[in-house]
Amino acid sequence: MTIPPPAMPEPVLRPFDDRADGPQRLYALIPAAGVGSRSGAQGPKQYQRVAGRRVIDHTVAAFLAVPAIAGVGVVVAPGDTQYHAADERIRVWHVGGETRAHSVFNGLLALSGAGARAQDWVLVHDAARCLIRPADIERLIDACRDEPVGGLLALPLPDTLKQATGQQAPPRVQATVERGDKWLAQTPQMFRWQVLYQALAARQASGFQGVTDESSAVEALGERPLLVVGSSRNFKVTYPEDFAMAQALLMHADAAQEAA
Ligand SMILES: Nc1ccn([C@@H]2O[C@H](COP(=O)(O)OP(=O)(O)OP(=O)(O)O)[C@@H](O)[C@H]2O)c(=O)n1
Ligand SMILES: C[C@](O)(CO)[C@H](O)COP(=O)(O)O
Repeated sequence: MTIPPPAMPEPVLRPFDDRADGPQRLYALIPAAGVGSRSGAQGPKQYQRVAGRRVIDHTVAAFLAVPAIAGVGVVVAPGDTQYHAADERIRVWHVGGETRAHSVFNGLLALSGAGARAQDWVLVHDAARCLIRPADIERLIDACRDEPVGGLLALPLPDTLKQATGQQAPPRVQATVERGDKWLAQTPQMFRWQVLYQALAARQASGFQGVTDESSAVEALGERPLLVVGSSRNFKVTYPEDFAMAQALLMHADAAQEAA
C-alpha cells in the first residue's frame, strides 16, 4: 500500500503555549504514519489494541507522564482519521511522508510552527515502541541534557554476530563479527531541533536514502551522538508475534503496579 504524498504543515499551527524567551524546552515527536506491512495486522499496527489500549496510546502516555516534556507532536498519514489528541499537550499533524525519515522531517517543521526553537530538544520516538517507560525517557534526558547535539537509547549487542556471505538462500556464514563495539539503536533519539533539522534537510534531496534513524543523519554531519543504555523491553512492534509479547509485558507491568 502506498502512502499519498505528504501535505505540508498548515501555515498556522496551534502553538503548544505562548512562551516568552526562556530555558530550552523538550518536545516528543512521534512518527505514526507507517502502514505496518510486516505486522500482519489488519490496518496500521499503531492502532491495534494491546493490553486494553491501542499501541500508540501506550506510547504517548509514557511521554505525557514525563514532567519535563512540554508537548507531544504526533505525525500521522494525510487523511488518517484514527488518531485524535486526548490531552492538551498533544498536537496531531497529518504530514506523514513516504518514509519514516520524511515523516520525522515534516514533523520537525510542524514542531517549529507550533513554537519549538532552534536549541530546544526533540525526542523522536517510534509510535510502535509502546513499551517505553517514563523512567527510560528520563534516563535519556538526564544523560543528554549537557551534550552538544544529543544521543539515543541503544542496547549493547547481547548475541554473537554473524556476517552472511551475501544474499543467496539458504544464507551461510561468512564470518563472526567482533561485537564489543556494536549497539542496537532504539528510540527515543534526542537531538536539538536545529541539529536534527540540518541533518535531515541535508538528506532531503536524496529522498532520505539510508536514513533509518535520526542518529544516522546526525552522524553524517560528523557528530558523535551519545549512546545511553536502553532496555530490551523497549522493542519495536514489527512482526505478528510481537503483539503477544507486548501484551504479556504490559499486562505484567499493570499487575505489578496493582500489587504494589
Ligand atoms: N512513512 C512512515 C513509515 C513509518 N513511520 C513510523 O515510524 C515508526 C517505525 O517504523 P516501522 O516499524 O518500520 O513501521 P511501519 O513502516 O509502519 O512498518 P513496516 O515497515 O513493517 O511497514 C512507526 O511508528 C511508524 O508508524 C512513519 O511515521 N512514516
Ligand atoms: C528508528 C529505529 O527504531 C531504530 O532502531 C528503526 O531503525 C526504525 O525501523 P525501520 O524498520 O527501519 O523503520
